[in-house]
Amino acid sequence: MASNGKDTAENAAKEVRISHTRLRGIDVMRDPKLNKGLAFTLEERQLVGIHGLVPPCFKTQDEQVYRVLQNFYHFESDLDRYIYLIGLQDRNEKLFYRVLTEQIELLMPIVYTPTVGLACQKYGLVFRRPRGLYITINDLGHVYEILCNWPERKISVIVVTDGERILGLGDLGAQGMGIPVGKLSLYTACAGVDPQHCLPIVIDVGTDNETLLKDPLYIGLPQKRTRGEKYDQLIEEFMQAVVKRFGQNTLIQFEDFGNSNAFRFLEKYRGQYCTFNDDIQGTAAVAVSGVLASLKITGKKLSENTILFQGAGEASIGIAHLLMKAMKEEGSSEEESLSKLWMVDSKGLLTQGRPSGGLTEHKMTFTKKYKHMSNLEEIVREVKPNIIIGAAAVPGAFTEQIIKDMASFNERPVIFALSNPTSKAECTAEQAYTITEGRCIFASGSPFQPVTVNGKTHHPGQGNNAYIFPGVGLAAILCGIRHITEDVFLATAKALANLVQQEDLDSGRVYPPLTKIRDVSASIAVEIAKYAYKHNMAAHYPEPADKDDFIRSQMYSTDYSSFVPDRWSWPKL
Ligand SMILES: NC(=O)C1=CN([C@@H]2O[C@H](COP(=O)(O)OP(=O)(O)OC[C@H]3O[C@@H](n4cnc5c(N)ncnc54)[C@H](OP(=O)(O)O)[C@@H]3O)[C@@H](O)[C@H]2O)C=CC1
Ligand SMILES: CC(=O)C(=O)O
Ligand SMILES: [Mg+2]
Repeated sequence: MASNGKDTAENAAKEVRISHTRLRGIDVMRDPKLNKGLAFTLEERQLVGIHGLVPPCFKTQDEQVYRVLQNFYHFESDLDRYIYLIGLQDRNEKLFYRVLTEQIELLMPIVYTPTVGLACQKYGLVFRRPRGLYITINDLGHVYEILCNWPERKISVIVVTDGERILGLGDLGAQGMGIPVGKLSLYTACAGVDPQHCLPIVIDVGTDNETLLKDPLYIGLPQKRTRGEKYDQLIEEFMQAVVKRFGQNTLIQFEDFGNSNAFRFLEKYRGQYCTFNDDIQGTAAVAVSGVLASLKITGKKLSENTILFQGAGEASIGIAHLLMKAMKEEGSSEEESLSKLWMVDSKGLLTQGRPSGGLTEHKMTFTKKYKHMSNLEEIVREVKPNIIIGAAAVPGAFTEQIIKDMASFNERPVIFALSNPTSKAECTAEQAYTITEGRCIFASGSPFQPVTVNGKTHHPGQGNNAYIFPGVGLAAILCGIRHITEDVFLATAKALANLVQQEDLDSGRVYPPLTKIRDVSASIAVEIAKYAYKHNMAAHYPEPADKDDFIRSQMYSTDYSSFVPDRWSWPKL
């Protein structure tokens, strides 16, 4: 963890971190949790019986970090870098997390968006050894037994997908496994959740992706998606089996489910389990945080903004509901708030009784009594938003004309291109900054390089739920929060916005830099912990007096442990 300069329990524990294992010889090196590469001391090599199996040199973890980075730079493609890093995770877990934590800006775009999207598309090719659990529709009635096959007994957080909407890339079936794997890597790198307590899961009910079904390398069930009652039964059995196997405090994060299932399962399970939907709720919190931080630049009240969404799906609907909640806190009525929120889906502006139809229950809330329009450029000219948010996976949707118009209505237009991966972004950072002559407040779901306009360099912030779920999850796990309410996500959005410094705003960012994300996640967790104990939502007692110290002391350390003789497993001499 990033040192906060305090003499925390974690810092004290570092001095005496000890590994006990009954494994001996080559098995120690083959266990990624125990393997220290070339960092085993001579004594340890003799103790666990690997002397001679490791080259006769001794390298600290720092020295091994150097080797990892040399390898990383040696590869020419990001997919090869992804394969290399996953290989490292499989071989030497502490080293993997050490490098990922220290080089988060460099490596997050590989283990997460955008490269993880490509890795999922090519998962059949990338596949080396399995990571995570695969539960298929054929396992109905046996889900608990499959969970019991997982080698760890204590699981604190599960990220589960059925692969139907992987980033903005559509249905990737079981190959969506890259997403739970990547998200959970961030739980550890960004929030210090012990990787041993994390479990990535794919629910494989088939795929409707014809290309994958024809692909000999596809790793999932080669069949069309099972839908309806049988699918719901599998999810229900899965939820119950998780609690039976790992306990009711296990956090279950739904990720990249298709639209209607995502909303259905959130409604169904939010009051029964410790669960949230990252695409609806995590995204809502990160976007609302970005909007709140932008107010420090524009000097406006939240409710003084007109906000237009391109897309009316999980992300947009989630963001809009949380914005309404924030506006209500600011003093606006529901009617006033709704009048500020405009949405466009694949059939155009959400208007009451529009001829093109397609208005689901979730969209109905945001329909306007207004003439129907379907062209985004015309809608922008008509609505004149201050803030435009893209989450429809339509690349280039924010055209030059739209960006120009945003800059003509607003001194500081807010432009969030949230769709992932980079290939699906509504516009690039370069387009946004150059067309607005550096005046826009820009954020994007996937990272963009800094852009210099008229001699000023702008560092675009990454408006990605990665700023939210690790901290929320850490707090939920440590405090035993049974149900994660919308209020928690609003508190998280505010906490994150409060962490944005003037220097961030000056450099064009409405988020703290990624380099601080571990500290940011810890601070978010502390705020949620305070909130949870104050509102009787925490099940773990006694309540920690110093929550900051408590949270930080529980975070996973990437330092190698020392091996000492295990007195139970060694024969007496
Ligand atoms: N930055 C972040 O942290 C996050 C980013 N995202 C990204 O947001 C994108 C959308 O995700 P999500 O909301 O979950 O997906 P959904 O499938 O739930 O929603 C997509 C929405 O886009 C709309 N849409 C599709 N084509 C068009 C079009 N041509 N014009 C206008 N709207 C269109 C759809 O319309 P219709 O309803 O008519 O089908 C739907 O409302 C993805 O790229 C995803 O990666 C998602 C979560 C987090
Ligand atoms: C970031 C994320 O969760 C998504 O794009 O789906
Ligand atoms: Mg997602």
